Amino acid sequence: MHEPGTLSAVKAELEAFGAVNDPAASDGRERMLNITPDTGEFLGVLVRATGARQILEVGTSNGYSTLWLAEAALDTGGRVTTVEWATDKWVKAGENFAAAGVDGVVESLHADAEKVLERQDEASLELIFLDADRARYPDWWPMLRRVLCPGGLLVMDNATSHAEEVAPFVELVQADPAFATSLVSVGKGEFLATRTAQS
Ligand SMILES: C[S@@+](CC[C@H](N)C(=O)[O-])C[C@H]1O[C@@H](n2cnc3c(N)ncnc32)[C@H](O)[C@@H]1O
Repeated sequence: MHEPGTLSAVKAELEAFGAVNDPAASDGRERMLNITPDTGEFLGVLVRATGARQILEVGTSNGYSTLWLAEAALDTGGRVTTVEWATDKWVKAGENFAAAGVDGVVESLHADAEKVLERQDEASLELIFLDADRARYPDWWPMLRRVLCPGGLLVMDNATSHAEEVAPFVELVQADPAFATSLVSVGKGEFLATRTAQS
């Protein structure tokens, strides 16, 4: 059962953990690399404003961003599927979803995101949050565009923090006539793309 105070407390706990853990981690894989809290608020507004119910997150880490998406999905009557391939992070995320009381609206997959995208039905997703292996985004674009429904929204994190790295992907999406895009200066930079046509 979801209690708003509990969810907020788990979010605050993960923010505090990330602030201490990430700068001290010697191995990059030990970092949680969570979105910023204002990005979480922004995602929450996007989910609620679009009424998104079928939501996919690529890159769970310990589930911090998922909590923001799940909180909003509770308001839209939606569900969040989130994908993480690192076992330790996937386990931790599952514990955090249970502690926050959102495990009923979150499907947490332990998998390579590419496999999940491959088997996802065409035009079945209303919102996708992309926060994983940036080098693979261009290869994933045909699958991402296939699974987004008309009017669906793609949100990519790190658009300004790693602008050079994501440039090939951003250029691909911007060149696609079926999508309208925008770069938003919140957190590490959010690149938004919405499907305007069925092409
Ligand atoms: C930036 S972190 C995600 C942070 C999370 N969205 C948050 O804000 O709390 C990226 C995560 O994506 C995972 N990842 C990277 N490539 C992946 C792939 N191909 N499939 C599944 N997970 C992947 C990494 O293990 C890492 O935990």
